[in-house]
Amino acid sequence: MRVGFIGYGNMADALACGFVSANMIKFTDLTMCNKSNVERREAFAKRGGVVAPDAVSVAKSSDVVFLAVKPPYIKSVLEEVYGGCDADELKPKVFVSVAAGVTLDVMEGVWTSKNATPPPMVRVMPNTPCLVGAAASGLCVGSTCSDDDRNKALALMSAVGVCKVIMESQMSALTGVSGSGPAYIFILIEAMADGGVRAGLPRDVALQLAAQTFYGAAKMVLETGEHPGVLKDKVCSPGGTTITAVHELEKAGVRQAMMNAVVAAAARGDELAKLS
Ligand SMILES: NC(=O)C1=CN([C@@H]2O[C@H](COP(=O)(O)OP(=O)(O)OC[C@H]3O[C@@H](n4cnc5c(N)ncnc54)[C@H](OP(=O)(O)O)[C@@H]3O)[C@@H](O)[C@H]2O)C=CC1
Ligand SMILES: O=C(O)[C@@H]1CCC=N1
Repeated sequence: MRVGFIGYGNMADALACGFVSANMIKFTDLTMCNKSNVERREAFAKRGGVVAPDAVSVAKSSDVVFLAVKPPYIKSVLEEVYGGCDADELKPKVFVSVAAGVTLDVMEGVWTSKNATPPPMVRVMPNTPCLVGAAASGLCVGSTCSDDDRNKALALMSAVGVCKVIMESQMSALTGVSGSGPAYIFILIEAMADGGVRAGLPRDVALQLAAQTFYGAAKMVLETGEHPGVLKDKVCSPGGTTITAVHELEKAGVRQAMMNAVVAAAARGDELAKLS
């Protein structure tokens, strides 16, 4: 299977390196194009990947074609593909957009507005931990996508983490939780490490312990199946250190802040959908 990337920035690189680390493909099976970043192209070619001149070349030479440009450019790169490839050539391929907010209807509209049948399309919302095999992704499929087509995308995304098949109407909510989510957690890890430094730990020790604490707590939620509230209660000794810290977090409105963050990201996803 050859995998292509139209647009090769942070997300595409995390996906490509994740697929290779998971042994789903070899780097030599990858093709990419970007707009102008020569350093990215050189690094990609150095690892054995094929650097293509444009979106049409990526589409022609790949079985699964990731669309990994910013949301406002999805439609224009698909217009390029429509203009440069005939329908029969595209039918056996699967186009996988990772763009926030751009609906399947908008992507398929590039073909349907010209009375043409769109190629199989999938919308995925991945997150950057796919780089280390720990993605939390969701996908939904377009009107011409067969089970085989969907399974190709699902196999790739499942190789680099967890991938849920969801309804397209849930895609913005998923973006608010897991697509954008790593950024919230990186901030919290950094803040927890800062607290450790303030309390007297060396920076490297504080950072490693903060990250490991997030990792361990997440692993416990996933592996014990216990409600996070129950697990939290088991850490809080009466009159102890933890409940004293939890009181500070509650005073600062940390739950409300996290819920608001997720809802704001989801709302922005819906706004982007209207703009595309
Ligand atoms: N970053 C993340 O954590 C996540 C991102 N996404 C989605 O992934 C997509 C990409 O985001 P991200 O990787 O962060 O963005 P980047 O800005 O890092 O990457 C965008 C890429 O698109 C390229 N590009 C722009 N215009 C064209 C064009 N006309 N033809 C070919 N390539 C083009 C850029 O080229 P050049 O570098 O040369 O300018 C760059 O390689 C977005 O749609 C975003 O919504 C989804 C989930 C998570
Ligand atoms: O910030 C963004 O818009 C993209 C989509 C999800 C994560 N990054």
